[in-house]
Amino acid sequence: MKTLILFYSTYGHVYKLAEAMAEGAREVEGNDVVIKRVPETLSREVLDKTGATEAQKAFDHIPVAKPEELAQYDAIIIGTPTRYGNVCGQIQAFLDGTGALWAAGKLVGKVGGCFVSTATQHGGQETTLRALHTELLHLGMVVVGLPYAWQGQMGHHEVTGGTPYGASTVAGGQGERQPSGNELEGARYQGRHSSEIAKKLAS
Ligand SMILES: Cc1cc2nc3c(=O)[nH]c(=O)nc-3n(C[C@H](O)[C@H](O)[C@H](O)COP(=O)(O)O)c2cc1C
Repeated sequence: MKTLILFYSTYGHVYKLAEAMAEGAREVEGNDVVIKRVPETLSREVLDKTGATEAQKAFDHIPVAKPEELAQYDAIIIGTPTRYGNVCGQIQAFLDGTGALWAAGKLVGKVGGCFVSTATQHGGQETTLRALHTELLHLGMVVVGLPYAWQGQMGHHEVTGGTPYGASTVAGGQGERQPSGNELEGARYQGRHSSEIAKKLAS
């Protein structure tokens, strides 16, 4: 069985969650876990001006996915930074390329899920995740989130991401905050949990 962790990241926060998600997925015996990113759509000029060119060097070794390859996986977990409370354009452009897969029902019955980064605590984590769930459902996927069985989302003694809809991190207004231990643990839990369910569905 195979799990794909697919992400877009400008400054590395979503990438860090993606690596933790993959770590959790690898804990499932017999799971072949692949991390890929979606193509960048911003111009080099914009990337240079915003500091993204430098930041993206940390994960430019990760291969870029093509929409048609999604059919190979049993579980697909997608990471996006929030853009105005919604899915980023890079992930949306990639998903806009899945029409042929949709038409042929190629993703029907596969496990789907998502995770997110926002700058601010209430900047749209849940709206972004729920928006992405809608797309996964249109593709016929079985949506799996981050259940409260992962107790790390129950506490309020520290600023933390982690929602029942998917793992998350709060990056800070200038991207100065990195994913915390708790947030990474949530991502690992989701990666493992989603892959366990995919394994059961595949058997
Ligand atoms: C055009 C744009 C819109 C954004 N909209 C939001 C937003 O609605 N809420 C929020 O908290 N952060 C917002 N952000 C901040 C990003 O979500 C933040 O930079 C990202 O989560 C960092 O993840 P990354 O390091 O993986 O790129 C926005 C950033 C950009 C560039």
